[in-house]
Formats: sequence, structure tokens, C-alpha cells
Amino acid sequence: MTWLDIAADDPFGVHNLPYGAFDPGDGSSRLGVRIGDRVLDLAALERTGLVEADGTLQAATLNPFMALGRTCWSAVRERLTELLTDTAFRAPVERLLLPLAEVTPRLPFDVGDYVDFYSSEDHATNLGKLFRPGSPPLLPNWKHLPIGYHGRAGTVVVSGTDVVRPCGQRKPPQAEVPTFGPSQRLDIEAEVGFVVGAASSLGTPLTTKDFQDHVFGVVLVNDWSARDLQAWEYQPLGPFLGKSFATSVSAWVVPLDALAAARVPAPAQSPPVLPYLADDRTGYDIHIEVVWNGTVVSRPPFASLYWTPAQQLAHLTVNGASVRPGDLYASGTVSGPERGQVGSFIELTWGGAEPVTLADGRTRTFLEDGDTVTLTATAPGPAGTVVGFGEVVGRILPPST
Ligand SMILES: O=C(O)/C=C/C(=O)CC(=O)CC(=O)O
Ligand SMILES: [Ca+2]
Ligand SMILES: [Mg+2]
Repeated sequence: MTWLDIAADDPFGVHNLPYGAFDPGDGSSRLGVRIGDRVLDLAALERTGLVEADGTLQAATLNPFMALGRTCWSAVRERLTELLTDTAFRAPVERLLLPLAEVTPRLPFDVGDYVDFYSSEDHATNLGKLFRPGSPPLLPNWKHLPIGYHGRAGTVVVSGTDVVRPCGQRKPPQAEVPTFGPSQRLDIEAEVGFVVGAASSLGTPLTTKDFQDHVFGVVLVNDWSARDLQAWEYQPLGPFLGKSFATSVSAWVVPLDALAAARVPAPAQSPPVLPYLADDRTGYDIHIEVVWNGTVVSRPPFASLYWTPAQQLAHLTVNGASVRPGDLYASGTVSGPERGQVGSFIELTWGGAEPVTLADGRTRTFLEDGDTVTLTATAPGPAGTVVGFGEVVGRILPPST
């Protein structure tokens, strides 16, 4: 039990302790750990000598700390738990707690490379039907490898950042030539992101067993997608400007250690995968909620994903490509089999053909200017607790002229 005055069922209790970066009000970026509705100033804590992490907690982002590797992550997490539970430490630690409401979240890590996968069978099937009607929805490679593409690391933004509606080329199927203008089919993708901590060596692939030692933690991701731009540009090289304008991540990186109780068996795979992709089928029971202008429109179940994050890591390094601290790889859109479980609005409204009605009585197909989308998620924690992921929220601004 923590000495802090927080409810036993608080999703940000001592069983969670997610890391982030925050601006205390002076324009700087400082590392912190969230506990309840407060943030513990890790830079100041390290300077007191109560925690030791080679000075890495003085940095503006988590990258130097994440580079230290799992032994250090576990030691610091254990020490933080001790400091927040043993009343002997209450006096020196309590002084370093700030109300969450008084700080501004910053991007918690410098994003190295950003990869986005496509690992939900339901999502891939739905998108196949919508983008390629008349063809088999799953391409022949889909069950043999986790399909992915490299996204744009420099436009990954922290939750709360507004998203300007992108402009670009689009060509409806019946049109003869493309036109240019603001996207008319602006969409979201609800995803879970994995943040690499420990680097690997160029030329040496990681195995599925290396996942625990290289992945530091988990964030929520909204991979904003302009479907009209995407549909016209994506063949043959894959997503480009239809997705690179912005990708939002949640402010708090939930340590992998906080998700031990959320492990569930991932779906069985058939046909069998090649040996380098064989894994112990560890999935995570993360329950996502998609909230559109205040209305919950969907509840995507992460546990349903066909490809696990361990397989994704093994696949993305199997050619010898290395990973670095701050690399981010996202699961791909999380969709379950039901309409109320899909992770994108193109699926929710079936290509815009079936509008949804929000709580304010207004209908929607794709995003309108001024709309706000919030993704939240929880997972089971130890001893009946709940692990919170916070939220990733973004509001759509009109296109720049
Ligand atoms: O099937 C397609 O052509 C396109 C699929 C996507 O847009 C999905 C994507 O970005 C990967 C994912 O999030 O699952
Ligand atoms: Ca995506
Ligand atoms: Mg994106």
C-alpha cells in the first residue's frame, strides 16, 4: 500500500508507475512518474540521491534511461515502489509530487524509427474489403509475416496536440483525374505502441525471446489516416502522405513490468509460422475505448491480435536491421469481430455508407473540423487492480490555407 492518499482501485496506483515527461511551467521538459493524479519529479528525486540511474533522469526525455536496459529499469521501478510505500520516505518524496493538472505533458521519448504493423485479422479483412472490393480481403502473405511499413518518426506528437486536416491528392474511383484539396475522409486508427529501450546490434536479429529485454513499455497510439489520400497513393509502395501528417501517442509509457498480470494467450496461428516467428503466444489483455466528441463509439480488444509484439520485434530485425532506444512500433489498428469493436471510422461507418449518431444527436461518417477523438485503455493489474494507460487525445483543426 502506498502512503499516498489514493483509492485502492486507482488505475495509476503503485502497481502501474508509468513514465513520462512534463513541462512544470517554465518551458522545460522534465522526467516524471505518474502516481494517482500526481507526478513525481524524477530529476529532483535523483538529485536527492534517493534513486540512482546514472544521471539519466536529468534528461529531457526517457531515451538515456531506457538505454540502460532491463536490469536498471527493474531496479529503478523497485526503488520507486519502495519510496512510495515505505512511510520512512514520505517526507522527502512528498515534496517532489506535483499535481498533474499543473503540468503540461511533453513527448516522453525522442522517437527514433517508427514502424506501423497491420496485425489485426479483423481490421485487415475489413480494410481489404473496403479498399480492394472483389479481391480476397487478406493478401497471401498476411498469415506468414506481420505486415508493416516505416512511418514518419518526426511527426509523432504527444496527446493533446491539435491535428491540422491534411491536404493532398485524391481521386474517387469514378473520376478521371485526381484533384487537390483537404482530406474529406479523415479517420483514426486505435493502436497500441511498443517503445524500444535497449538497442540491438546492426547485423544481429533479435528473437521473439528478446522482447522482454528490449521493449521498455507501452503507449496508446492514434495513427490518423486520410483515407482518400491513402486510397489514391498507396499502391505499390504503401502508406505515405495519407498517414505521415501526424501520429499521436499517450503521454505515459506503461512499463512492461506493470503488464505482467495482463498477459493472455494470443490466438493460435494456422498455418504454422516460420521458425524465427515462433513465440510463446503472449498477448496482452488491453481494453481500448474510442471516444468521438464525448461518445464511446467502440471498444477494440487488443488481445485479439493475430501477431504478437514479440513476433513483430523479431520480424522487424530479422534482416539484421537494428533497433535503438526510442524506436516505436505500433501494433496496427486494433479491431475485434463486432462493429462495436473496430479501431477505425472507415470500418465503423463501413466506408462512410453507414453514419453513426453521437450523443449530441449529430451524425458522422469521417472526422469534421473541431472534432475530438480520445483513446483510453485499461488492462488487468496484479491482485485485482487495474492498469491505466491514460489517454491519447487530438482535435481536428481546419486545413491551413
Ligand atoms: O489494407 C490497406 O491497404 C491499408 C491498411 C491500413 O491503412 C492500415 C494500417 O495503417 C496498418 C494498421 O494500422 O493496421
Ligand atoms: Ca496504422
Ligand atoms: Mg499516422
